[in-house]
Amino acid sequence: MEFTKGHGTGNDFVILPDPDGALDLTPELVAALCDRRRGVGGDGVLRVVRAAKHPDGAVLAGEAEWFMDYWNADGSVAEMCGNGARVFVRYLLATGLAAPSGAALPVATRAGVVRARVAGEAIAVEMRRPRVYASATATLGGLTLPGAAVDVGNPHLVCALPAGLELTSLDLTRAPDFDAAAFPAGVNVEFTAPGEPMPGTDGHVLMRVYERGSAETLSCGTGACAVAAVALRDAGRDTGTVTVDVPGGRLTVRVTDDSCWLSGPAVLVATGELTPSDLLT
Ligand SMILES: N[C@@H](CCC[C@H](N)C(=O)O)C(=O)O
Repeated sequence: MEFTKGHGTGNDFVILPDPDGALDLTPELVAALCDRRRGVGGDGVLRVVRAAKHPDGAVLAGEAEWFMDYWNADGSVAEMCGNGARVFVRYLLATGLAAPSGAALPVATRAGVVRARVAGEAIAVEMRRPRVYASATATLGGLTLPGAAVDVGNPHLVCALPAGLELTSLDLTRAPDFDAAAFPAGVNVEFTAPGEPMPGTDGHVLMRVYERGSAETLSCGTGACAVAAVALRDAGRDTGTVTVDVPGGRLTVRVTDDSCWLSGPAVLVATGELTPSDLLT
């Protein structure tokens, strides 16, 4: 099995080329691949498969040639991964599976088709506009925080820390608790604090995240979009640009009337071969 390792602001992925959908990818194999001691290591797996060759992508095959089959590190599948989509596009371009062009490159996902553009060193992906739709709480240790539920194609809960509490003081080695009735399929939880005002943007937010299916990660693209949407709402705005600093770097989110652009670095770091049975023994 060939693989490539890549990341976007430290949110890292094992990329598996499987154009014809021939791989027998199981939750066990995904978890073994993502194991940081016994496997390649990653927050998730991106299978690169022709949309027409994947049951979840076939309906979108008329709009996009490639389907991002995204799996979390624990072997669960998710609807969408913003950093994953940016790294996926970097891989398509680097391997010649897609040609660079002035036009946006469509990629099919379980949350619909997203469109990507190369922007200098960065890759920007256009996703659906985040929908801030309810209030909810998360509890971490003895701390219960009010937050906002946000749909970015996948579920998010954005909680601002009270003044005086540092993001670095949070213990994210354990999963936050949340109301399972509000999030029956689980939720990605973002914790935020205000950043220094930045000229040229409409907001600057610091964020840490505990991802559904992957524990704490250094970055979450859809999480950054959720955080940006809440920051804009709190500033009384519908649209705007927000800088989101995560432990792994910096993401820029531009929320428009009908979509959301996520931009930041997307890097491929290694390519290799492995034998799945070696990982599963
Ligand atoms: N890190 C991703 C989100 C990956 C999926 C998430 N863990 C979920 O289960 O919804 C991103 O960059 O958006």
